[in-house]
This record gives sequence, C-alpha cells and structure tokens, in this order.
Amino acid sequence: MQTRYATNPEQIPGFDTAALRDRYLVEGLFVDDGATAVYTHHDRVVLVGVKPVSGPVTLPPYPEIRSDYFFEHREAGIVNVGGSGRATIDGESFEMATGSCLYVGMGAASVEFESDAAAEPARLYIFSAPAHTRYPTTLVPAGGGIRRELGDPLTSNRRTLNQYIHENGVRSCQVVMGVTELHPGNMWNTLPAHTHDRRTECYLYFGLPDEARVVHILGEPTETRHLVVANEQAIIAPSWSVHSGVGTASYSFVWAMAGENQSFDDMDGFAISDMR
Ligand SMILES: O=C(O)C(=O)C[C@H](O)C(=O)CO
Ligand SMILES: [Zn+2]
Repeated sequence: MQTRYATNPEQIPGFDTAALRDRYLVEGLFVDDGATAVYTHHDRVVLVGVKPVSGPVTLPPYPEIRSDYFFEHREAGIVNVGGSGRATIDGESFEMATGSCLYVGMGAASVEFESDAAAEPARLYIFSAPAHTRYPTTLVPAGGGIRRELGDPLTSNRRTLNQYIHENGVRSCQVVMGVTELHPGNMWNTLPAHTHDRRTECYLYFGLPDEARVVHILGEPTETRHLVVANEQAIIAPSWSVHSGVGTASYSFVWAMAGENQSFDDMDGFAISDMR
C-alpha cells in the first residue's frame, strides 16, 4: 500500500506538475490479479483497485491499517468499472454487473473478488474510510439509486448523477458514493465547481477512450492548477480543493466522499468567473 500524507493549500503554489501528480493523481490501480492500494491521510481514505483475471483475488489485511482484516474498523463502497464479476463477503456471493455498487460494512472478515470471464475482467474500485459501527452489506444495481439529471448540452455538461450510498439510501458511517455519466458529446463535469470543507472527495474517471484525457482542475478556487488524467486514474481532492474537469471525449466517473458529514448538498459553489 502506498501512503500519502495530507497536504495544505499553501503548498500548492510551490508544487510543480510532478509534485501535483505525486500527491493528487492515482495511477496504475488495476493490475492483473492484483489489489493495488493507496492510503491518503486526507480523512484516512484508502483507495484500492482490484482486477481478478486468472482466478479470485482476496483483499489483504494491509499492515498500514494495523488490523487483522481489511474491514475490521473500516467500511467501503465498491463500483465495478470492468466486466461482470462477483464479490464474496464472508461466504455470501454478490453478483457485480458492470456499473453496480456494493457497500461493504465494518466487520466483513473475508472478502474475495472474481471475474466472470478472464477476457473481460472485472475492475473493482474500492473507496474505504474508517467506520464506527456495522451497516449491512448491500448491492445496488447500476442506475438503481437516486438519479439526478444535471447540466445542459448547450454548455457541454449534461450528465446523469446516480447516488448509491447516501444518507437517504444505502446507509454507511461515512462513505457517500455514486457515479456520474456524461451524456454523449458533453465534456464538462461538476459545474459550478465546488468545495466541501467537511469532506475529502475522490474521483475515478472511467469509460474514457484510451487516447483521450480529462483536464482536471484542483486547488483552492482562486489558486487552481490542473492535472491531465487518463482512463481509470483517480484524483484525491482534499476538503479545500475544487474538483471539476473537461474531457477531450465524454466519460463517466465514480465520486466518493468521507469526512465530517454526509449531506450531499453541503457544498460551496464558485462561479467560473470568480475562479483563478
Ligand atoms: O456531476 C457532478 O456534479 C458530480 O458528480 C459532483 C460530485 O458528485 C461531487 O463533487 C459531489 O460533491
Ligand atoms: Zn464534490
């Protein structure tokens, strides 16, 4: 597991492109038959990418979280951005079709993932945060949560936002998770851009053609920087950072948050004309 310590907005002007990428961009999450993990000290979120190809992959008890098993004092939301597969949690099997979201509650001792077909492997994106109690492990089919239609094709940001794990749906201690799909020909996500000083948020971009990129905006609204992001790479947005972007093709992204509260609409928006 890679560890990344928390950063401060005052550091941003001193970071060059490589330093920004080292701190906020997560690359190489999906390795054949691997479980690749990054621990950020921002709200103690752990991101894991699992790609079972030749057989099942078990989620290991990483030493950095000092527990006998991964979910001893954690919970997670998991979205499958690859081919169909399944998660087996303490012997119970959950079929994970492409785009489905599984909430795994604290206490799950044995967690294993498998693909239906090696030729089209599942790619399980896991967003985990510390938990204080156990909520039931629950599967949500793709498109099965609350749907919000946002944006306008005239401003190239028409998108469908699906809320899967949230305070009025599948319950959790901290994790709030969903998937936003840009409609064909729409390139901008999350306008107006916002911060939520009470939560860290991570985006995993997916469904982006190999040769396309998302230019992702981060930093305080009046001191922004950008990162050029490829398919199936993730961004860590600390509580003080905006998170918005424009693609050279349309795409989807898994968004997930943890921190002080779970109120989706607790966000401070910024008009693009006020951003720098
Ligand atoms: O399309 C959007 O707008 C989003 O997906 C916004 C994210 O859900 C988000 O940043 C929530 O805080
Ligand atoms: Zn946000």
